Amino acid sequence: MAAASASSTFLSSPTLNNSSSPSSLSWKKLPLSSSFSVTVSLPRRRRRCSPVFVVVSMDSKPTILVTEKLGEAGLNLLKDVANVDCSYNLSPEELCTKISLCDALIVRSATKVNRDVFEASAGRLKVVGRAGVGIDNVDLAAATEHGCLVVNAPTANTVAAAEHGIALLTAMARKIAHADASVKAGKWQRNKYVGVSLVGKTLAVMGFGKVGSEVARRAKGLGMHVIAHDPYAPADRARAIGVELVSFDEALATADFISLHMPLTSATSKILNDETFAKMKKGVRIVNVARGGVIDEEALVKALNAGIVAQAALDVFTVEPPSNDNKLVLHEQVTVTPHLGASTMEAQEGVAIEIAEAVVGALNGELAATAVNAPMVPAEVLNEMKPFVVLAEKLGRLAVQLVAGGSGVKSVKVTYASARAPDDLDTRLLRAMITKGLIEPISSVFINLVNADFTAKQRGLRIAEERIMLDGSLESPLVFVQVQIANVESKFASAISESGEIKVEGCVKDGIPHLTKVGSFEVDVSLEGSIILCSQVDQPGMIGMVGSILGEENVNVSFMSVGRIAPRKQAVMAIGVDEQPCKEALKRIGEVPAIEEFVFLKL
Ligand SMILES: NC(=O)C1=CN([C@@H]2O[C@H](COP(=O)(O)OP(=O)(O)OC[C@H]3O[C@@H](n4cnc5c(N)ncnc54)[C@H](O)[C@@H]3O)[C@@H](O)[C@H]2O)C=CC1
Ligand SMILES: O=C(O)C(=O)COP(=O)(O)O
Repeated sequence: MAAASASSTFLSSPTLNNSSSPSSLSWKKLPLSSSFSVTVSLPRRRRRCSPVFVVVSMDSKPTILVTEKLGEAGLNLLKDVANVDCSYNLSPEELCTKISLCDALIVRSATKVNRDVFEASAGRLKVVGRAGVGIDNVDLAAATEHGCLVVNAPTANTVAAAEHGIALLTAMARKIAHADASVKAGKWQRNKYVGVSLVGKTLAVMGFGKVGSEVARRAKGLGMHVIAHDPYAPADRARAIGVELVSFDEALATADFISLHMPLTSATSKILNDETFAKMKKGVRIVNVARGGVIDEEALVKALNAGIVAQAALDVFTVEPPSNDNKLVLHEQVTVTPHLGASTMEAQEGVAIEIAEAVVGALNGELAATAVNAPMVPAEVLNEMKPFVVLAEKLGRLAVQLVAGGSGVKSVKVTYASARAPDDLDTRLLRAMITKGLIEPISSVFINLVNADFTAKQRGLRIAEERIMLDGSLESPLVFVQVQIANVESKFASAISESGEIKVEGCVKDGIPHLTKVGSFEVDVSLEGSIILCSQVDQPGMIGMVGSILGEENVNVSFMSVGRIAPRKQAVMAIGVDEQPCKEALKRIGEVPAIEEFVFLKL
């Protein structure tokens, strides 16, 4: 901040007529150009903190809809904090009807959470929990647009899926399912069910992520030569378990067995098709425990019939459940299971707990570590940033309320001042909260970290960010945050800075956000409750006069501060109030002859 250059002047002692007496009275000269401030702090009544995902009011229990079977331990966690509605096998219409009464939805792979669901929720649905890995059944774009956080449970079923992959691999190679059915049908066909050996064969793992690498590890234990294709996997991780990463074409051309473990995305959809089957070794065997959609099922039928693919083992299908006449299900060389990869007792308990904790955390306003459509902010960063998150939202709220009706807010500049290196500051959280503060008071849109950037862009709101480095303590992530709105008029002219923008600035003191600047005036008022800003010619008795009016109207004052250009010149008085003053009180303040303009700002 700029260095002080003003002479020492103290304001006259304020006379207050208020229901609470001051707990501390501090006279302060602020080191800013030619501006002074006096601060009267009153006892803090309450601390309000705005979580990143404000979901449900504390007075009511949230309602969580669970549409597919979830492990008991997870359900119990949910029941501790919410009304839990377990409704399985809902039709799409039934889901849309129910969802408008729900704050969170927990699904597995069978429930299609499409745009209709988010639209039907009319903004109430705040979290979708996917009790598993694949989120291809959730419309992430629609979720983001509706400010709905999507979380998944990415780790608890990894081993189950890998074990199922190995089970299918071995069962397919030794024709276990068919042989079993044959014996049960009273036959004893030992020559018909001769299998193939795995040892020494090449297995191509397509998608070397959590499941793929566990499959690779196990296949090596079976004596297989394992290669993998994954454009994004680090080679050293593969090397560490003795797996060579190869190109897609090389994997196809050299594999005796191919096991699929990539997510279903637009890039992987039908990645095995006529063209790619043609590149495979004749007699290749395919396992799919990933998603049905990564295989062109028609093409696989053709490849099986042509003998390019000798056998396939499929846990997943493009449409689930597959139709009764699905050619793959009925094919003699195909072994099938009904999407059982994650279905072990252990995995389901683990997944249920993982997703319940993520959903409950998100409902409590915490950022989830398994957020799929929001940046993940490490817990320690979040902890440190919490008061600044509140500050950011409140500065946004204040700034937008200072804009005169009719001026469209399009251009906002945010300045973050910190003693730390600019790279140390991840501003996504703060930017989202400033956006929330700027947009929520003037619209019915609910904004959080998920949809902040999307909503700002949609409304043509441009937020430019600047980081400035100051000398100071490295202990706090920020010294101050400043929000400026350009090209608008203000309903409180004193909020316009010398350069013509509405300007508000704040910092955090003892964990509490404070407003420290309005336009060119230095003030100091804690951002709790609401604020009245008055502009007047500096003179004795002003604080007392306004304080008296508020006291008479039973409005509790929490903070008062005056910033002025110079003694007896233009001044801005900021008054923190716990209650909203009635119209009469505001009218009386406006009638104080020395007050030139005033504005009531709701935080
Ligand atoms: N059948 C079942 O019940 C289960 C199925 N799954 C499915 O298994 C798949 C893998 O799950 P995880 O290993 O947990 O996920 P992951 O995210 O840990 O691994 C996926 C890997 O695929 C890679 N990948 C992405 N695009 C690729 C491409 N074009 N070619 C090759 N690799 C590509 C990624 O780089 C990543 O390493 C997912 O589709 C998931 O939905 C997972 C659990 C149970
Ligand atoms: O986790 C995954 O991706 C799965 O496919 C598991 O699906 P499920 O939860 O068993 O319907």
